[in-house]
Amino acid sequence: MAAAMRLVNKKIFTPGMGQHYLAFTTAAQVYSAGIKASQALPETVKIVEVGPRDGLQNEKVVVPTEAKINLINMLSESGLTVIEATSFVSPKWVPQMGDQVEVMKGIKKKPGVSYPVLTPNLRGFQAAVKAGASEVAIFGAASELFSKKNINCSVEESLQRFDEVMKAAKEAAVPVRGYVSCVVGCPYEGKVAPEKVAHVAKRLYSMGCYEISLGDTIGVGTPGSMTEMLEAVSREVPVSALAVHCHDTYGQALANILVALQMGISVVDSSVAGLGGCPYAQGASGNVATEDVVYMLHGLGIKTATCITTRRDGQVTKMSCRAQRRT
Ligand SMILES: CC(C)(COP(=O)([O-])OP(=O)([O-])OC[C@H]1O[C@@H](n2cnc3c(N)ncnc32)[C@H](O)[C@@H]1OP(=O)([O-])[O-])[C@@H](O)C(=O)NCCC(=O)NCCSC(=O)C[C@@](C)(O)CC(=O)[O-]
Repeated sequence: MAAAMRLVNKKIFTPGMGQHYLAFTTAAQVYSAGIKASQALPETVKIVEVGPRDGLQNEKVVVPTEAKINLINMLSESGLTVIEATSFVSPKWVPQMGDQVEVMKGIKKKPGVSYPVLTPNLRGFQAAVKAGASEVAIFGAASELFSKKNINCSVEESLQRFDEVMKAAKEAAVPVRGYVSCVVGCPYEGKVAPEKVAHVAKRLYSMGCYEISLGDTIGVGTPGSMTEMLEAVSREVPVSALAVHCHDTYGQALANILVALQMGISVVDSSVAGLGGCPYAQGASGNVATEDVVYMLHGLGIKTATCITTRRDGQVTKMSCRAQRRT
């Protein structure tokens, strides 16, 4: 049925239109299933724009550095407060991100805007700091095979590498965000158990990551599987430290985000124009489009741009938007 619907959508709508149609249909179904908009919605949501990194990393043609810099500068002017700029990964693995130093040095850093970068290991962290990064993200997975394909090590080995990054980051007072990929499904292993996601999320949080972004890397989640996964993770990590990162392969991203908001999550990753994909997750489509997320949030009366300073263990960790529950 779902496959047939997608075929019909492909024929009738442009891909973007088809996805939005499905997403809004699903969101409506969530409402009619009895989850009301007034239930525990955050008052403010922080958007983490991942377009310049996740959005571009899968592009087949290498995007000129100048175009990346212009994109980031324009995003800065749009009112976004967190823009993931690039990644300090091996250029052999992701050639598109090979100009990370030039990008970091070329962008106009707007006061109040944070420009985190991905760092897979200590080498990446050191290079990122040298290039002027003041916030980084480490990225693990809940699936063994994905971990191996993406960063060439097991989940456990990756956590050991991240531990080194965390120690260096603590010394340099650099806040670290943690990603968990494949939180509902893996391109190599299929369905992923919520307990595995909760385990990796808990480890990253215990290491000192101020926020854990839960990635539906290949966009196979539905409001049902997202709820199950988020329930498991929120037993181990405070909801206030969770973010969702939804790819939109089956047009479910907005509905999945809505479910996350209703569970109290107030940080959403998205990518301008729905750009994106992971070179090591075949079939993954783009992230949910930032403009669509903003449209939905504002439609729900949720603010998107007000940021405050947050602390962990007495240390300022970063500028971010913390949700206040409606009473
Ligand atoms: C992690 C490694 C480096 C391991 O790769 P490896 O081959 O196991 O590492 P190695 O230590 O054996 O090094 C191999 C070569 O890479 C170099 N190297 C080693 N480290 C670095 C570095 N930091 N920066 C630059 N170069 C580096 C190193 O010096 C060496 O160079 P050579 O001697 O062959 O010339 C590699 O697997 C890699 O770069 N993977 C990155 C993959 C990637 O970027 N994937 C996309 C991001 S994740 C994602 O999109 C998911 C997410 C976050 O969006 C959430 C979601 O949707 O789920």
